[in-house]
Amino acid sequence: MIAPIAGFSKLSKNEKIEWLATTYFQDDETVVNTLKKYWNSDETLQKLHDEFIENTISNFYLPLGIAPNFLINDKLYAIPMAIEESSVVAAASKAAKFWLERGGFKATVLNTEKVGQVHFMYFGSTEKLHDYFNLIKPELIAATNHITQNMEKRGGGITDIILRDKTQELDGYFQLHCTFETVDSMGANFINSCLEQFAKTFEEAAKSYEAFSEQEAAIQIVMSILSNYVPNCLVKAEVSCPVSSLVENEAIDAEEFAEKFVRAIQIAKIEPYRAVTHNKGIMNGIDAVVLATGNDFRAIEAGIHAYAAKDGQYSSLTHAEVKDGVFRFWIEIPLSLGTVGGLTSLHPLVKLALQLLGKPNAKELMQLVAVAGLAQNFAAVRSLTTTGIQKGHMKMHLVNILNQLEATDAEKKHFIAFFKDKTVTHSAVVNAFTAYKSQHA
Ligand SMILES: CC(C)(COP(=O)([O-])OP(=O)([O-])OC[C@H]1O[C@@H](n2cnc3c(N)ncnc32)[C@H](O)[C@@H]1OP(=O)([O-])[O-])[C@@H](O)C(=O)NCCC(=O)NCCSC(=O)C[C@@](C)(O)CC(=O)[O-]
Ligand SMILES: NC(=O)C1=CN([C@@H]2O[C@H](COP(=O)(O)OP(=O)(O)OC[C@H]3O[C@@H](n4cnc5c(N)ncnc54)[C@H](O)[C@@H]3O)[C@@H](O)[C@H]2O)C=CC1
Repeated sequence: MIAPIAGFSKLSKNEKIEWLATTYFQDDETVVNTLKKYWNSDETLQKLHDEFIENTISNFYLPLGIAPNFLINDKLYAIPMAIEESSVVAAASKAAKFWLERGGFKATVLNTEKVGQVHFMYFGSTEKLHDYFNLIKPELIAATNHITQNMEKRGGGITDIILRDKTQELDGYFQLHCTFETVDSMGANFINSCLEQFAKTFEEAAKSYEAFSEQEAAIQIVMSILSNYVPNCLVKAEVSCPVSSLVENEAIDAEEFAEKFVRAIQIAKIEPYRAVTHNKGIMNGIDAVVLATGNDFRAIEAGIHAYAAKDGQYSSLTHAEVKDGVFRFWIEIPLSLGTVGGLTSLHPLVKLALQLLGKPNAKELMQLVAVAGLAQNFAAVRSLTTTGIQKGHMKMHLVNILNQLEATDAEKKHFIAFFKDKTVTHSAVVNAFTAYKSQHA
């Protein structure tokens, strides 16, 4: 049986790898070689990456792809996407090219409010708590001056604090529900610092508030943390065109296609099994840009999925309609993004990605990310409602299957040509490849 290890974090990188190789891999040399193969030959760069997280032993590559031809608010972008799944970048590129010829994407930031909460327990008169809160509120804000002064100079800071009574849901539970403007940063650390200061002031001052009984004065702070649910940090992106120009070839009837497309969105609105996959397709685009621009995709994922369920049932993030002969397709999502802070000025590829996008501010990045999600969804739903998804997806995935079969470059070329007019499935590729190999043995 494998024994636990004490002090793993204190070992050097080489010692960590050695322990791993001897403990879990019977000293297999290839394990050490594989891990080291992914180290960067530039030691300074490697050290930078090592220090992003803890117990680093190697780097985990994701491909960085480019989806060109995105016309957004009349400006042309090439969008960087970091993702492991085949066909996503191709689909985004195809959708970008399609809408480029139809006026492009329009995107608008609706609002930028961030949220944080101090969760606390209080047992006593609710009226007295409200009086205490109203009295202490200016002091709560004043006590964070040292944290907020620079943010205020940028036009941000604390926008409000309200007291929320949650005792109907949990006995004794109240919140300081706080809102912030964090300008070009995602703001997690700024918000958390403010919240911890609020909590300290709120708890301390209660001890000497004369109207409180001894029990009431003993406010218990449970925790202080930002919320990744930001329903008032919203961006909208949309496309539209006459139904008649919605198809590229005459084999498909434009009106029929538009109707079927809208129907597909309606299904995703009312059927959660479909909505989850529908939104997964949207996140293909969103996560890839969020990652490439050094943002926190876990925060974005959590916030967006909560928004998708805001009306009580998990539903589509995109909407579509045909009205007066015009097809309209749009998305509205919460996005708390930063173009400063976090990894944005540290990771060389993130810096490059932001440079490629023209050094956007946070609002501009919100627009680009929302468009990537909308474009991705357009491509997927168009495929689903016309050819089916497998045709395009498997066309892109063919190389992965051939790589699994250890095909040579010449063999890959042969099979890409061979499958040009055939349906790609895993078994079809395996069968064709095996037959080819036995013929050429
Ligand atoms: C895959 C395509 C684009 C093929 O589409 P196609 O019509 O075979 O492509 P094409 O060869 O005619 O090329 C047209 C354009 O597509 C792009 N394109 C085409 N090929 C490439 C490539 N190799 N590399 C880069 N870009 C490519 C590119 O923009 C190209 O223009 P060009 O560059 O030649 O001027 C199309 O079938 C498609 O959009 N399919 C949708 C694929 C998709 O959504 N994939 C996501 C993964 S599946 C999933 O996770 C989500 C899902 C589907 O379940 C969500 C849901 O259910 O809603
Ligand atoms: N629940 C969550 O989502 C949590 C996320 N995080 C992590 O926190 C990081 C993001 O936090 P941040 O506070 O954004 O980053 P950060 O801690 O790097 O701070 C960014 C700072 O940049 C400064 N700044 C300079 N120019 C600015 C401008 N134009 N606008 C705004 N600020 C400007 C401000 O002082 C701001 O506080 C991410 O790495 C995220 O993964 C951390 C804790 C919890």
